[in-house]
Amino acid sequence: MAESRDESSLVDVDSNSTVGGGVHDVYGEDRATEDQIVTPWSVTVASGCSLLRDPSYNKGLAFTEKERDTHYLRGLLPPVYLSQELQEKRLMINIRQYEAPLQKYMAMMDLEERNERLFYKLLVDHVEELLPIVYTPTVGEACQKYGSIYRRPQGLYISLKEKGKILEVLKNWYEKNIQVIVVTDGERILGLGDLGCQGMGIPVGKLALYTALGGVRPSACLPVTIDVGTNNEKLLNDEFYIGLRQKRATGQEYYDLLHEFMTAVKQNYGEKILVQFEDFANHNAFELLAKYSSTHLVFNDDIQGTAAVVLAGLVASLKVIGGTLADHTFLFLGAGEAGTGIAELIALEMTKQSNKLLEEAREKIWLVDSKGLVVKSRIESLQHFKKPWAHEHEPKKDLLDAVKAIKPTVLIGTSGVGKTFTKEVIEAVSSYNKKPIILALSNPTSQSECTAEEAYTWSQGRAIFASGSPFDPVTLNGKTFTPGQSNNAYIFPGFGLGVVMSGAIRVRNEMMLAAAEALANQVTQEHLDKGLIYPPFRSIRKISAQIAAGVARKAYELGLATQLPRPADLVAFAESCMYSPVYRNYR
Ligand SMILES: O=C([O-])CC(=O)C(=O)O
Ligand SMILES: [Mg+2]
Repeated sequence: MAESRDESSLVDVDSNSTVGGGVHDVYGEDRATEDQIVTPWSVTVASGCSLLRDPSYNKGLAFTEKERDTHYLRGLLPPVYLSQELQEKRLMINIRQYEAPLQKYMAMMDLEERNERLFYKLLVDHVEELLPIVYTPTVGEACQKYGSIYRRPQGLYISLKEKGKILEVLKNWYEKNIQVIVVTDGERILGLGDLGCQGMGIPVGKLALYTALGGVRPSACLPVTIDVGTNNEKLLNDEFYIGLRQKRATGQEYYDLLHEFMTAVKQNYGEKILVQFEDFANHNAFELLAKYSSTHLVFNDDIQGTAAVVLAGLVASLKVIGGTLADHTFLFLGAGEAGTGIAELIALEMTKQSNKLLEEAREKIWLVDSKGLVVKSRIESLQHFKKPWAHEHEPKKDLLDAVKAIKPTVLIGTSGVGKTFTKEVIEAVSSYNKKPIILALSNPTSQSECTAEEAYTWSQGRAIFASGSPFDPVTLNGKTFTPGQSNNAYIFPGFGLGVVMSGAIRVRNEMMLAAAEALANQVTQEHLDKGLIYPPFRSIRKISAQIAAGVARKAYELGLATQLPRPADLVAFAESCMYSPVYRNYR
């Protein structure tokens, strides 16, 4: 089939595949003949019980008298009318009564399943309180226990059993107009390692943020988990594990399944579907990104999203400590996706600011991995993504030795291993820096390289500190320090909105730089005076609109945007595109 189509040929996964789509045949239905399988789907007006059970339309006790008449709800609800505001107040009281974060998580997930708009109303209005529940750190614990707390699928599960049928699986999903997919294979969930199929919590959480923080409609978001097995023995022996009970498929088998998925996605949803790769292991993440970035609208959040948020924080902190990026020396603990991704974006921005060559810019950036400082003499045995960072230097066996030798002004932890910024390490960076920048980015909180309290205490209150997972403010000798949260949650929701609203067909690093610059521009002197290098999440929807506008502007400049003509005021356009969780009135 599709014998003579070009690169955008969408159906070459398997030449025996029985389903296909013509040029404009988004759902493959025109091509379907008698022996081909299609999903019969229909549109009906929800009423009565089915309306109450439909989370996208249910309003609980907020149905008006008129709606109760016209939608056959009489008697199905108690007589009272409760406004959305009162419902919100009641639910926040309930959620605050749970002590364990996981209970709060489950209460939130139940709410999402019952009443989607109310779920998003809570999340939007109480973002700082609820982000640590639906996102890191609690989502990490939820993934670890996902089998035990499992209630409903929440996203699409594509396992090796679905090989050869992935297009049909996509058609099984109940929403048709998908704009954003977040996909994981569960192999490196936060810093928690291989959680197999239970990684589903991550795409679900990320997409909840696309809606709450970035305003992408919930019906346009599709969480996907690819299950090729797990090497996590504990899960394999867990009677409640929800995934395939086998070791991970690798090599050709793995890449074939991923290729079938990527092909089916484009076939089913077209060119403008945004695919966010999330929490893949290093050994697949770089390869998948390189392979699909020329044919699909894709980015890797752990490589590129994290890079943009860190770059934004660094650009903002330069306003406090002075100098340009090129005046600083960067040392990373962790040379995987986040470490090398951030390093590359910093180097790119340096070349933009200072006419340096990329090679020269890279010389200011050093990485430490599990074998010590990444240096030239190790080049033969280094994975390819580390090679650009192997500079001339004598070997150093660990982080402390590397800090003493390199004397970084900026120390960044991206190794996924907790407690690695020890007292000695932080004292060492603080010994020659007036204001060391210390970023402990690994998630969840248990994997953070150090706590906020440790960073402030061991640097005698001089560190500019931010972390991947949130920490409470710390009071030291009567002075209160508020740590920032350097998490890609600042970037991907607004980035996604910008891509979707401009109809961009590819992601370029320049668009990531634009996102980082837009975020950095939202940091005011007032924030910096408080030691914050990011604006508070409280204003995230405004920030996301700015990021979206910056990303869209760049997409138009690069000729990658298809939403034409270009709206004159991109910020206003972004705001007008954003989903609001306020209840709608029904006819
Ligand atoms: O999910 C988060 O909080 C940030 C992230 O991408 C990761 O740690 O893998
Ligand atoms: Mg991630």
